[in-house]
Amino acid sequence: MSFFGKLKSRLFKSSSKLEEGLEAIVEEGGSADPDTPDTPPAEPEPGPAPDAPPPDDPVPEPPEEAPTAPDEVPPDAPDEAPVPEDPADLPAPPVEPEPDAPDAPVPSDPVPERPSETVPLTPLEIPQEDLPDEVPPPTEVPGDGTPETRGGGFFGRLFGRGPSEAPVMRRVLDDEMVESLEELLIAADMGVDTSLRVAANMAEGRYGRRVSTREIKELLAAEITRIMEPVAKPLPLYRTTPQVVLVVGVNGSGKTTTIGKLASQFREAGKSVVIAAGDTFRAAAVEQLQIWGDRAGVPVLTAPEGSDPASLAFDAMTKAQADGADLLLIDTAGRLQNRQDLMEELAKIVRVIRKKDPDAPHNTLLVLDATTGQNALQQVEIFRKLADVSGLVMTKLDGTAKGGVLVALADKFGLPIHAIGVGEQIDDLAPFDPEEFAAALTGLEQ
Ligand SMILES: Nc1nc2c(ncn2[C@@H]2O[C@H](COP(=O)(O)OP(=O)(O)OP(=O)(O)O)[C@@H](O)[C@H]2O)c(=O)[nH]1
Repeated sequence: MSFFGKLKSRLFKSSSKLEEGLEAIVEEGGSADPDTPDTPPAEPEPGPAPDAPPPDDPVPEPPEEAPTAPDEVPPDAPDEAPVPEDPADLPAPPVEPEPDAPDAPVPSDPVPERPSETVPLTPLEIPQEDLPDEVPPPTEVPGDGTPETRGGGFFGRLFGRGPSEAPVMRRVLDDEMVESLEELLIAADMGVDTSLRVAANMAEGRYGRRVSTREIKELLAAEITRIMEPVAKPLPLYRTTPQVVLVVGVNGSGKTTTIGKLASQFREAGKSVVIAAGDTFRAAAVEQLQIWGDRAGVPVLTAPEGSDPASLAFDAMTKAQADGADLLLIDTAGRLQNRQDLMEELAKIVRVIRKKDPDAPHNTLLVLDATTGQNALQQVEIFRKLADVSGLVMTKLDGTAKGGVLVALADKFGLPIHAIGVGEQIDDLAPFDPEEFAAALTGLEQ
């Protein structure tokens, strides 16, 4: 299955929540419009629509109390890290030049400045064989005369074929509808500020128009893509070796699993990797890393339980340099219970590895668990104080209705999102693609 297919099916809870909400909003105040095809939304006009409110019409006030997202508790994740399938079966990630540096020299060139290249983790493609040969017939109008709200059928729309004969539901885009959109987006964990801005942008230049569910979904997807595009950046790879990647995040956010996936994928891309199991307080975390390391053929440096993680990091740095490794991935503890201790521990790791390379760590990845919803925003704030966070990895986007938090994170912090995790298997970590994410989140087909 293509990564988009997987993303879409795994983001089911988030997308179905938004999709159903958008449909309900249009149906609530709309009516069937048999004569008008369900066309893609027109570009906003320069001025307001003829019967739109005057330009100084204020954007509707936000709801007094933001509706809170349902308190969803994710199913207990298994304790053991998943064991990847035979790594030989995995697609090798291509090495691409950094988009900003089109003239970056090829790896054999003299050592230039960094960053020089990025490694997208797994290629994201929609193979044609994933698509059916035949277009399913349009859904029939139910016997009670209720108009069908979707045009063209699932794959009809996917292939851009004409709309179905079924009348399309449309609703006049007015203040009330914008307010409903705001509430829906807030409930989808996009955060109050972002939700208000997104809803206002969706409505801009379209007040007074009759819009369909599909148009609204496309407008939302376009807004989400616009917010996410600047932060979608694969992990940069530098020519300096070993490139030291410090991985931080609260306990259980998915650090160990992410390090395992990254190590395997980098190995597949032909990079040599060393892992340091820096969470010396959790024997289970060390064991998990060892399982991933064994499978990926990557050495995992460990230290006795309770020993100093900084000294382990120093040893790992020494080994990585001696081995000529390309990457050193350092796992860290995530105990936020005592922030001062954690801050000192992270600072000491950094101090010690800088004795070996004053520029290390070259990346500090913050791993966030999507199921924590708005809590992820606080975690970014805290970890930015504890460590010099350079980028994010969002795990567990599968099985949560809180995927919208990624939009809030991008909007609020603008930190690069290097990858997303949508499962426990090795290929369930992929570079972040804003368009695919927006389509999956809003329930649009690609
Ligand atoms: N469904 C799902 N589960 C994931 C994903 N990433 C990690 N997990 C699971 O989340 C649980 C915690 O992951 P870990 O990698 O151990 O998290 P950690 O941050 O290292 O946790 P500590 O070792 O306690 O610090 C494990 O059961 C993983 O299999 C993901 O993208 N999707």
